[in-house]
Amino acid sequence: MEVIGTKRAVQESDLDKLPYLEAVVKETMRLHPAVPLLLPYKAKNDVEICGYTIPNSTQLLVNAWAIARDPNYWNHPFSFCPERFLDSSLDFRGRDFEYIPFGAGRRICPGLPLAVRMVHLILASMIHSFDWKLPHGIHPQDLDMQEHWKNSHNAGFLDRFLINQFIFAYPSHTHPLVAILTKMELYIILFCISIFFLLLKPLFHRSKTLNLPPGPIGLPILGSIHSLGSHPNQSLAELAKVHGPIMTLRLGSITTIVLSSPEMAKQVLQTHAQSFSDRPIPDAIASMPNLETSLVWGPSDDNRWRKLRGICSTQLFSGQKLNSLQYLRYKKVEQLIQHIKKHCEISNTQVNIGQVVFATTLNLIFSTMFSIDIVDPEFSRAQELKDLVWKTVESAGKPNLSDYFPVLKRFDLQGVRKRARQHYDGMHQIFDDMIDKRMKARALDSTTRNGDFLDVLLDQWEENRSILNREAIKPLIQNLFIAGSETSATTTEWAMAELLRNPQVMQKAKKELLEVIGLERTVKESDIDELPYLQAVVKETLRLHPAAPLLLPYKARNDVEICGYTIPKGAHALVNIWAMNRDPKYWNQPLTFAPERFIGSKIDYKGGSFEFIPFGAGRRLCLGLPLATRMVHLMLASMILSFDWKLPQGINPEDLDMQEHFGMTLKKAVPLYVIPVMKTFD
Ligand code: HEM
Repeated sequence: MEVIGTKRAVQESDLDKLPYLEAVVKETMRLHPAVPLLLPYKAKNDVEICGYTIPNSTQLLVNAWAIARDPNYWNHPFSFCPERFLDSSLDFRGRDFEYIPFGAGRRICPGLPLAVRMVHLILASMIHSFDWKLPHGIHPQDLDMQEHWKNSHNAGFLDRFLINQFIFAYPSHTHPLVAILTKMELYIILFCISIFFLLLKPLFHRSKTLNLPPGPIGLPILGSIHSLGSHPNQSLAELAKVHGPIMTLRLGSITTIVLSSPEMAKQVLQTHAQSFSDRPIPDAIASMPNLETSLVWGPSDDNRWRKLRGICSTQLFSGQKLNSLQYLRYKKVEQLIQHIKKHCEISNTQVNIGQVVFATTLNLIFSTMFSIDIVDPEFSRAQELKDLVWKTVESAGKPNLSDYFPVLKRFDLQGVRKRARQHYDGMHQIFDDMIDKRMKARALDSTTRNGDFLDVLLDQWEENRSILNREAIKPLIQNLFIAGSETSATTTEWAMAELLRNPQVMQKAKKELLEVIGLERTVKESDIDELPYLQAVVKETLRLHPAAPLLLPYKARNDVEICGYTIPKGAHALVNIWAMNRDPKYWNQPLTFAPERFIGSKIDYKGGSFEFIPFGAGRRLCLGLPLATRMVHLMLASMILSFDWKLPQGINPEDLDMQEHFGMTLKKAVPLYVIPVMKTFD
């Protein structure tokens, strides 16, 4: 505070005037060297050291960690005492061998000057900008200072920094970046980012001159990435309380506008829909073959994209088409119920709802697509397809440096694009097989059709070869699998969790189902219209647990004026529907699960009421909405009607863990395990 004050941000030129901060960093690197054994060396020839012979090719490890805690060289070595570095000439530049956190000699870390600057700058900015406190109930002396050993290096200062900054969607114990990158690579990434940041400075300068919506200042280089935390939907909602319903965040080198009210959402999705109808393409998606024909990511001004979207809404997701294929979905839901019944036979066996429901949605989409039984022994690649869909969903949900710093894209530093490409190729191979088989069958008998989605697409291909061909059909099918499976499964799992947490709601839903359907027959999609309470349960689930809490990102096609602010061309826009759905301005007791609020209300999820848009709105409204709502209602109604459900022993409804996991969809962090009980008949 004495050196910088409160009026401006920390600058690199301040660092020389902050000797205590420098001592803090030095002391941190002494006790917690990022690379505790340095990087291994290998002897080039036999070497004599202290009378011993180290043979050629021996691996040598230098335990910098042990040296830095050795009482022969350090007073009170386990105390964190920055003062020891004040007025001391001891430095980490490789001259003082009792302190070599960056190594020494020929292989000393080449990024040392940059790393030191960055660590100082970031630490100073964080201390300067905020007061920090520990979570409730944790005292400073209780702070867990255990180290975590990974990939031959400890998770040290920089590592933890990177974990917290970039990998906001994963708990540290499953940290994907750590699993992929060595510490040295992390340094190199930071180095690259900084170089590119310098190259990009002129671009930032332009955004400064624009009249952007307000927002947090952010850290040098990283911007506000650190503010996102592990639950960006929640963190952005908190930030919106400070900065307002339209705010700017710099995420790496990307200017991001976050909209957090129905009025602002309308501006982007309706008023300026023309400017906001494209999406930025995440790097994990960029390796998808024939990306330009993708329904989800393709450019909306492309004639082919428009025609494809038209074909899908009128021919695939029309009421008539969906009705004609509903018998296939009944078969799949019946399989789900039979599967759960097997659990009932072994009393008190728990069912992982998310897992069985994910498998069922894939089955439902699969049979709607190919009218083939995914568990058909002939379709031996079912498990392979499930795995590929799952891996793609997972990898698309992982934060990727390249998305924050597009200049890094070409390097694919985390290997995300390469891995994603393998998944896409695997899926396309399966779809190729399906298309080949179907084309052979059609060649043998040109009149008979299965009437499924694949037939519709092949018919379109025959009729209009300029719009659709084999290469465009594959990404389309793949889009539908990826966009439809996890979203629908997650929604059904949340709905079950809410029903179990609110037994009175479960009772009401069950009562309605018994009255309308009874126990003599199974649920049909045509019953849904007669089940207003069940519909309200699904709506309330989508309100509190929207599968896509920030919708899918949009990208400004040109400079756009919104409420007197200028959103620059290329800026990304996120609509935080999670925040809107929990805003007391629009919802009474917003955190309470109360389906009753939708009974007799005109609010619907079809994109007309901007306070409730779990499927988006406007030009890019979810294409699969008609299928999604049929699937979710059908699975949920069938599960409620066929079984009584109870929580595992010792878990009370109100204790059910409802924490979220932010990834490609907003999942339950702790999977829902429940015990199905066969209904008893009086
Ligand atoms: C409960 C289930 C579902 C939810 C909550 C959901 C939600 C969404 C959301 C929020 C969007 C983005 C809208 C926007 O950015 O404005 C979207 C897009 C999309 N969804 Fe869904 N979805 C679900 C199920 C499905 C299903 C079953 C399919 C197809 C089988 C599907 C296909 C698509 C496609 C193709 C898009 C991209 C539309 C475009 O960019 O033009 N979705 N969905």
